[in-house]
Amino acid sequence: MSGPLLSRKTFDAPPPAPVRIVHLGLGAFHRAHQAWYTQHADPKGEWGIAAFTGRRPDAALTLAAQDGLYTLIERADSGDSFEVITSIVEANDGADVARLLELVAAPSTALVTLTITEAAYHLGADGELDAGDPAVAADIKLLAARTAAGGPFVNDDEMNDDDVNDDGGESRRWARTATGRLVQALDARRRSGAGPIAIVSCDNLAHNGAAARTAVQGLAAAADPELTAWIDENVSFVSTSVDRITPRTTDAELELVAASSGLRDAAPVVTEPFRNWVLSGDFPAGRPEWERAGAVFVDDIEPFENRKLWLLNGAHSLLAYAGQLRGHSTVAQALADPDCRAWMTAFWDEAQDDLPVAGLGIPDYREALLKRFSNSRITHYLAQIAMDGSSKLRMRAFPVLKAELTAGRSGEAAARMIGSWIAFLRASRAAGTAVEDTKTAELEAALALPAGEDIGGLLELLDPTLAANVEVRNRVQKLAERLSNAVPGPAAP
Ligand SMILES: NC(=O)c1ccc[n+]([C@@H]2O[C@H](COP(=O)([O-])OP(=O)(O)OC[C@H]3O[C@@H](n4cnc5c(N)ncnc54)[C@H](O)[C@@H]3O)[C@@H](O)[C@H]2O)c1
Ligand SMILES: O=P(O)(O)OC[C@@H](O)[C@@H](O)[C@H](O)[C@H](O)CO
Repeated sequence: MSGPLLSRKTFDAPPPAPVRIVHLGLGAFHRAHQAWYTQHADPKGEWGIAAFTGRRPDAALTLAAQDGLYTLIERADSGDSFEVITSIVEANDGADVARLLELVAAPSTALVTLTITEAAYHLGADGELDAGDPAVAADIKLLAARTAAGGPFVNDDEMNDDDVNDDGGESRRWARTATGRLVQALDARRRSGAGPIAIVSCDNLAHNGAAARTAVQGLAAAADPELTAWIDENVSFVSTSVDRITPRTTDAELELVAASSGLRDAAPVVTEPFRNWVLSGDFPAGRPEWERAGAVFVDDIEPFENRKLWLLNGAHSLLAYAGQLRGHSTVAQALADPDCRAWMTAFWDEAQDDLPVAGLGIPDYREALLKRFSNSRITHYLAQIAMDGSSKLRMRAFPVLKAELTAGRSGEAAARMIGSWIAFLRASRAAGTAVEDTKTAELEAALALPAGEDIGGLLELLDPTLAANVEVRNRVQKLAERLSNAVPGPAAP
């Protein structure tokens, strides 16, 4: 690649908008979705985004060198179109918690958006904060110790101290989890008197607003009862259903952008033309007019969430496990396999019976999904979708299985999704391939149980009630065995 680096100067971009949105989880999806919506809803440049990475500084360093600018490649079946996105005005390393606190404590900041992945909420099978998770336990200890010391857990001197993170010892002052850092930031806002704020979860979780509230309040309770009361009164947890298929960027896209614009861009994002954003909740400090860009605000979000999480994400997870077991590596390849497609259709039929009939346009939605999944120019690796199955299947398979059982039906297609996950885990273990999941240790312990018992152990991790149901266990076992002969497909690059 040659040519000057993309920046506000080389692109001749408008001056950066003032920061009014703070974002946690500077991944590809945020850049394809919320940053796009904000750019298209804000003609006067009033809503700048300050985004923080989650676990590594890399994306922040790359984007900061480009003043936050990057190219969004919209990839249709018929070709690509390119747009430079300028709504991110600050790209920060997530470890720079001092900057996070400073921004969230500012009265000009109106909302915090999140794309930190499902697993980062650290919720257990009962939907409550998983206090036994080592990262959560460490943050609870840290927050409690600060309260016990009798003072604010962040004071002004510390705010100006460069020694931010993370010697792993008792001197640590910043939380490690994204939600723990958010709790510290909300405490800074409370102390600054900056007033109410909205937290907007954009992760693929059912009731994601309530999930964010549970995660934040669970940690805040360890910090200070006054803080939990302040959060109750001043923080609005907005629920959203977010949709835009955005796979990981590859090196080929870097070359493509350089060839099209003459500018070097080390952080392009590829996405599909389709996009959808449904939101429900209050914005006490204001928000961009995202509806200008097509976002929809509703009172009851649950049917929209379930339509998307079951039909799109559920189908994705089924294809991810069953497809890899049958040797496929992308969504489009798996969909072209008649068996995978039949299993997906059966799952859609089941899920559809458990969704409201009115107002959701399910037949059109399914039709559109088939087209989106078959877009073979979007290389969406099944291995990427397969990650963190222990969190994702709770939202994608179990609610449908439960609804089917309640209706007196077998839930065979949803059980097949769980069976394919288990067959995939077993095959990965047999092949010595690491499974990418935040609960790897627990999964490995369950998989090490004698054949047959492992099913109970794995189901227990996801949903203890269903794990106790012998009929469900037997069904899942049978379906897993049918898929067990294959080996996992190639990993995503
Ligand atoms: N990619 C999509 O098509 C898509 C569509 C809808 C919703 N989403 C939601 O967005 C999330 C992120 O997707 P992406 O494509 O941007 O992924 P990505 O891998 O590009 O980025 C993930 C971001 O989350 C951070 N992160 C990961 N684990 C974390 C943890 N345990 N704690 C804190 N931060 C953590 C990473 O550092 C990174 O900033 C998904 O998990 C999903 O919930 C994605
Ligand atoms: O992003 P994840 O890891 O929650 O799930 C993988 C895919 O199912 C997901 O990214 C979809 O492509 C997306 O939700 C479409 O809007």
